[in-house]
Amino acid sequence: MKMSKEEVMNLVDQGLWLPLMEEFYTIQGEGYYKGTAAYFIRVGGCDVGCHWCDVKESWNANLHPPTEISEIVENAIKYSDTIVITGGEPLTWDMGPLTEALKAKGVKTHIETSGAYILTGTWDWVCLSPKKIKLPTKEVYEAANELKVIVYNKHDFKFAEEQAAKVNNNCILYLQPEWSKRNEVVPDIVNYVMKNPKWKVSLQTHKYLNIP
Ligand SMILES: C[S@@+](CC[C@H](N)C(=O)[O-])C[C@H]1O[C@@H](n2cnc3c(N)ncnc32)[C@H](O)[C@@H]1O
Ligand SMILES: Nc1nc2[nH]cc(C(=O)O)c2c(=O)[nH]1
Ligand code: SF4
Ligand SMILES: [Mg+2]
Repeated sequence: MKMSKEEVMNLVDQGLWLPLMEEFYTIQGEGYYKGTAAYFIRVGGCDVGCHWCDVKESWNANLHPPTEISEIVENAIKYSDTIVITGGEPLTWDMGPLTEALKAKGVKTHIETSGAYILTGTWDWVCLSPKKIKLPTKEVYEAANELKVIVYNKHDFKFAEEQAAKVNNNCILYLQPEWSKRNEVVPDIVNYVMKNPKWKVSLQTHKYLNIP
């Protein structure tokens, strides 16, 4: 029996179905788990609007088919015991049902988030990549395992310090070059990290490896 548009929208609102843009088994390219095999689930929908976003096709949730979470989970666990939920902005949606279903299967749940919305879901690892145009909520600063600030220009070092002051004490601090500006900003990041060794460098290593 085919569901009406309203019925599907209602299930998406509850996090029981999610707009699924793509999913792929790859190597985590960034941050603390870089180099580790993981299955990525890219959920559609984001209204943060970073001008340099490398997945703008994810923004419009209506372009990505609403998919039942049990289907997403059954497929994902075939590939890996580490599942990375990214987007788009995953916290656009209620991540509770998806992560509970993944945890019930005994796999690890990681999130890539701007933290711009209320934190939902059960997470083994939270990567917070804050954005000036829509700052993270308090709960995400407290839950973040790693802070990954994107450096597009020299002002971003000041933003990075402001964000580091807001995360919990155990949070690991990364500076990651914005991809199109990498040649300009990498020397500044290298100098900054040597002067301020509480920070580490994160690169988008999957782009160098030519993998998704
Ligand atoms: C596409 S976002 C999706 C998850 C979430 N919306 C967020 O921003 O964290 C995944 C990661 O890629 C980073 N990112 C996006 N575009 C980038 C770019 N052009 N250069 C470097 N990192 C980028 C984001 O900051 C985030 O850490
Ligand atoms: N290999 C790989 N690693 C990643 N780490 C974060 C990504 C993302 O887009 O969220 C990403 C991605 O798109 N590919
Ligand atoms: S928050 Fe993430 S998905 Fe949204 S525009 Fe920014 S980088 Fe792209
Ligand atoms: Mg990416």
